[in-house]
Order: sequence, then C-alpha cells, then structure tokens
Amino acid sequence: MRIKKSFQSYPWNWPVLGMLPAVLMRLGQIDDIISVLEKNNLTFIFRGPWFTRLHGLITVDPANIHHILSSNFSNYIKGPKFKEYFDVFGEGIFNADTELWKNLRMSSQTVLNHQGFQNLSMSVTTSKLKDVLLPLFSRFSEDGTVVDLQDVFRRLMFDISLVTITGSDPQSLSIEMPEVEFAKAFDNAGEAILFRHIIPRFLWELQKRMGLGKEKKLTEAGSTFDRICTRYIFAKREEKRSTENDHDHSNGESEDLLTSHIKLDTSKYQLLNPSDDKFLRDTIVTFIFAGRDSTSSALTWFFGLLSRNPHVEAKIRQEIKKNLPIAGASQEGPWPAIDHKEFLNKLVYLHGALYETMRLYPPVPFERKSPIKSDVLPSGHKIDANSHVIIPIYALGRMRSVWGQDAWEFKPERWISETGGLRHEPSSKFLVFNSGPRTCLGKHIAMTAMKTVVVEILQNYNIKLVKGHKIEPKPRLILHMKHGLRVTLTKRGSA
Ligand code: HEM
Repeated sequence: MRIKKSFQSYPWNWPVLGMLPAVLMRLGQIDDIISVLEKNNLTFIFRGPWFTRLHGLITVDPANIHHILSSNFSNYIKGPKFKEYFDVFGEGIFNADTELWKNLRMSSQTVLNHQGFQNLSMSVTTSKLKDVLLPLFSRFSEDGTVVDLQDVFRRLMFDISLVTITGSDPQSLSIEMPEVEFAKAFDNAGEAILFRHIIPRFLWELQKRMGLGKEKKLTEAGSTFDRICTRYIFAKREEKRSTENDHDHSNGESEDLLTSHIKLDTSKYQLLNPSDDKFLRDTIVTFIFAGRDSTSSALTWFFGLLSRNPHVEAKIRQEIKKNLPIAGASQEGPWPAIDHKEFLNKLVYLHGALYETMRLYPPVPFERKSPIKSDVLPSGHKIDANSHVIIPIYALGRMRSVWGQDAWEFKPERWISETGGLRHEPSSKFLVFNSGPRTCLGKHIAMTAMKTVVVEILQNYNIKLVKGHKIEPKPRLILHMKHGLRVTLTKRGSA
C-alpha cells in the first residue's frame, strides 16, 4: 500500500526533468523505485507534459546498460545540459563529449598510468597514514575523543588528492581540523549543483543572474577555484623553469598530475593546450572532484558496514595477518612498493568486502545519458533522440533479479570464486566504476589507496560505533552519510 501511494503521489509530470536524479537519491523514493523496477522488468518510461517534450527512461537492466554504455556508446553522450549543470568544472573530462573527450581520455590515461604518478600516489598515501592519520588516531584514542570517520576520510582524501595533483599539501587533516577554503569551495559547488537538479531551471537561472542563494555560493566557489589554481599553476611553471636548467627532476620516479599536464605532448592531443591556464585549472578541479569524495565515501561506508558485521572484520584481519610480507612489518613501514603491491593483491576477501560495500552504497549513485539519435534498447523500449536515460546505480546494486534474493545483504563472500580468487561480475551489472569506454580512470588507484588505508587502520586500531549513532545515506552527487560516522578508537593491544 505504502509503495503505491508514495510512488504515485510523486509529481512525475513536473516539467523539470533535471530533478529526477535528486528523486532517485532520496531513499524513501528509491526504495519505491526499486520495487517498481522489479515489477516492470527493470525498465520504465516516464513522460513530462506534452508542452515540455521532456521524457526519458529509467533502467537497471544490464543488457540495456551494456547497450547504452558500450555497444552503442557513440549514440549516448552526456549532452549540453550536463555541461550546463556542472559548468564550474569547465572543459574537464567529466563535462566533455566526442573529440575533446577522446583527447582528454587519452591524455589522462597516459598520465594516470605513468609510473611516476603511481609511485607518487602510493608514497603520499603511505606517508599520510604513517605521519598524520595514525598519530592523530593515537591522540584521539588516548583522549577518548569521538571521531567522525567521514570527516577524517574526506580530509585525508582531499590532502592525498591535492598532493598527487598539484604537489602542494593543504594539511586539512590535522589535530585542529581546520576549514580549508579550497575544500569548502568543492562542498559549496556540490551543494549548488545538487540544488540545480532539484529546483526548476528558470529559478536557479534567475538566482544565478541575481547572485542569490546557492548560485551565489557556486559563483564564489568558481572564483576560489580560479584563484587557488592560478597560484598552483604559477608555482608549478616556476618550478619547471628553475629545474629545466639544472637537470630533469621528473626522471619518472615521482611526478604529480599538474606537472605531467604542463608537459603534455601536444602533437598527440591536438585539442588540448597545456600552455593555457584554463585547461590546467579545469584539469585540477575535475581530478579533485573525481578522486576525493568518491574514495572517502567508499571508505566511510566500508567502516560503517564493518561496525555491523564483526565477522567480516575478523576475516579481514585474519587475511591481513596471513599475508603480511614480514611479521610486524606494517608497524614499521614503509614497505618497498613492489612488496606492498603484491601484498595488497593477495587481500582478495578485503577486495570483495570493498566491492560489496560499493555495490550497496555506490559513491556515485546514478549515471545519466542522452541519446543523439532515437534507438531501441535490448529490452524493446524505444528511446527518442535528445531524451534522457537514467541508470540508478544505487537501485541496480539492490535488484533481486540481478543479484539474487540476498541482494540487500552485505556478503563479501559473493565476490569470492570457487578457486578462492575474485569473482568477475560484468561492469554492466557492477556499475560502480561505470562501464565501457568511459570507465573510471582511477579505479586501480582508488582500490590501492582504500586497501592501504584499511590495512593500516585495522592493524593498529579497534573501531567502535558510538552507541545510538544512526547510519543513513544523504542524497548528494556523492553518497555521503547523513550524520557522519561517529566512532571511538582503541589502540590494538592496549584494550
Ligand atoms: C571509489 C572511488 C571511485 C569511484 C566509485 C569512481 C566512480 C566513477 C564513475 C561512476 C565514473 C563515471 C562518471 C560519469 O559518467 O560522469 C568515473 C569517472 C572517472 N573517474 Fe572515477 N571513481 C573513483 C575514484 C577515482 C579516482 C581516485 C580518480 C582519479 C585519480 C578517478 C578518475 C575518474 C575520471 C578521470 C573519470 C572520467 C572518465 C571519463 O569520462 O572518461 N576516479 N568514476
């Protein structure tokens, strides 16, 4: 009864299609949408009033998803509307389509796969853990302080992202937990973009013109991005000039993303212009947006789920203990990079637990596309040109017809194959890192960072959820926890 009432009472005819993603993230609604999707063979069409010509389709059917994101990829773009909503990120890869996207994709792939970047990412993550997070935890555990792990992980990932992207450390994770202007600008931008999805377009456009409300904050965030990125870019160009005469410092051992972009080989990427500060500014903000909150969201949900599933935590600890390269090595660290990588590769159960976390709580909760030409999907549904396709990733992970009757249960074992390895699931079913040519470029970096963080924390601390603390999702562009994740810490061995 409840399902029917709340679902049908929703104004599906409201002529503001942009609001749909926000609806899809509202948990009361999403539960209803999940059951409607199950009843409608995983796909349904929605229509706006005739005068709006706005309509589209919601699907969690893996065959449709494969068609949209892979086999008929060139027909499904993000489209001009997406770019308008996310305009503060400029011409970065998230907003780009067609030829510009291809250039950005190829160059970003080269930079992220570069050994120098991977080394930097690994060394920054380990040193942030050893030098900042663990000492901080030690202090919190001694004082019995209640810690919001969501805040801690957001700060940790902001600092790691910024160092690997620009070479500068904002030190937002420290005992003072300072408010950092640059980080705050990302929060304000995210809030305003979400708001754009919720209120009618003419309203936010009016607010933007008049400099009011969230639009005012978004404009200010854009100016903060411009100002701070200009500083980083200037410093990096200076650094490059001063080292050019000595010898090549960037010998491949360790290189941040901004340096690599300043040095891009333009003969390979003709639409990109590394001498243009705007190109570099858009690259910096896009990559911070891509890496910071997605990874911290997954870590937060992971520890949230562990607090309710002590048997999973015990199994992860056991796996870590069994595979440690040298007994006690993690206490001493840092390990040689190769050993560390091999060690992490052996943590199959932990990998499964992280995947299982993101299946239930995908950091990016929905995907949307717009077809250039009309098309017929494998399910038989017709989709018009310039309409909208929405794929609620959060709902996809909970569909019983896709994942089985136990779809709502947290079961890392689901990811373990008969031979003890990681079970492969097609990305059209496990869409957490997207699928097809636009698959997330940071997947391996994120998985490595998350495993490293989890190992360090579980090796050294016991974490206890504060009594009565409620764990609930919060509808945002990234799936946060509404009330944070409030815990206390006890040093292992000292309890
Ligand atoms: C748990 C962590 C992460 C998750 C769940 C995640 C998820 C995703 C998803 C769903 C997309 C597609 C978004 C869209 O279609 O608009 C995406 C794209 C992307 N991600 Fe990630 N991401 C994560 C971490 C990272 C990190 C750490 C980086 C960078 C180091 C990164 C870089 C990118 C880039 C550059 C794209 C754009 C790809 C393209 O459009 O071709 N991601 N990611």
